[in-house]
Amino acid sequence: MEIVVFGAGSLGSLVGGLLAREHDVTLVAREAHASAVRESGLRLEGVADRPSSVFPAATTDGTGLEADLAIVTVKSFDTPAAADALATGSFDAVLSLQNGMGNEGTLAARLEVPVLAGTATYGAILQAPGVVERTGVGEIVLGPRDGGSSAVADRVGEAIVAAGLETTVADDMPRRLWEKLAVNAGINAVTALTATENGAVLEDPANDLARAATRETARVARAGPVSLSNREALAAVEAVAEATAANTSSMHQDVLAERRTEIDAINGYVVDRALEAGLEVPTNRTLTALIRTWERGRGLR
Ligand SMILES: NC(=O)C1=CN([C@@H]2O[C@H](COP(=O)(O)OP(=O)(O)OC[C@H]3O[C@@H](n4cnc5c(N)ncnc54)[C@H](OP(=O)(O)O)[C@@H]3O)[C@@H](O)[C@H]2O)C=CC1
Ligand SMILES: CC(C)(CO)C(=O)C(=O)O
Repeated sequence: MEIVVFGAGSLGSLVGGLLAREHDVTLVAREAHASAVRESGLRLEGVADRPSSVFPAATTDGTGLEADLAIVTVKSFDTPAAADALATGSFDAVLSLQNGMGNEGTLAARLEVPVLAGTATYGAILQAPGVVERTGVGEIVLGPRDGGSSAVADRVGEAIVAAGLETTVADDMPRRLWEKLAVNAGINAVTALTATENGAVLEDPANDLARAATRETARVARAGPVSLSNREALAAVEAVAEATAANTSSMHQDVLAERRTEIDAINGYVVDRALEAGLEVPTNRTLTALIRTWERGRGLR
């Protein structure tokens, strides 16, 4: 397959590097990273069987590209611009592997090809231009964004499996996206605001806060068509916090690097949907307000 990875930072470079075992991969990346990849290839650290790959690395704004598949790995606030750029190209399918909610809808509103929803539980950090480190082995789950099955999802799943990545093609992506949202709503802002690693949410007082944000998220999910019990959402947060106890969450990393966060697509999304459903979500509202205040104070929004 010809695959474009749009937004090759940490996750996109890792996934692109792994997919290049089997497919023709083009990275759409910022100039410093793209030129390092063009000159010396992409070095994958923490991946013993695939230390480096050399790619075409587009440094344009990603317009006018053609491929079988485009994988979107920009931060959620960059999704509208990514969708506009992808709309000028030609693809058979587009797959989002981003965190947060609303990305697939934004892509589908601007693109005429099937948009697949996806989640990735890999850990990745772009250490330097041309060098990405895998910090956690995970899996990709993907499927039609409204649930059910499709030949396109099966084809994309097979292509990713062929490159050796653990992949599940799922027929319940709406529920899986809400479960991942509950995990991010419970862990990310709490760890970013308290400068702790993910394992901190397993113990009080952070545990109380994380559980409250998670329960609120599950309640909002249930106000829509998704069946996600409090118990299931809490179990998912606990399992991820245990498995990634030593990890710095992506929002904590953003705060450390003084970068804009994905709060709007995580806790902020829960607040917006709760408002529509007439529900109170005080913990998510507070976490959202605190992170947005931090961003505003640094001129990031
Ligand atoms: N890193 C991880 O381990 C995981 C990340 N995720 C999710 O994946 C998504 C990406 O995360 P992550 O990889 O960490 O983020 P990064 O910021 O490292 O990567 C995104 C990259 O896309 C670049 N970009 C944005 N717009 C364009 C454009 N128009 N043209 C070229 N490049 C562009 C950004 O550049 P710039 O910064 O200069 O704008 C950045 O380098 C997020 O939703 C995250 O939550 C999910 C699971 C694991
Ligand atoms: C699963 C988790 C919490 C892992 O750190 C994550 O997705 C993130 O940090 O954004």
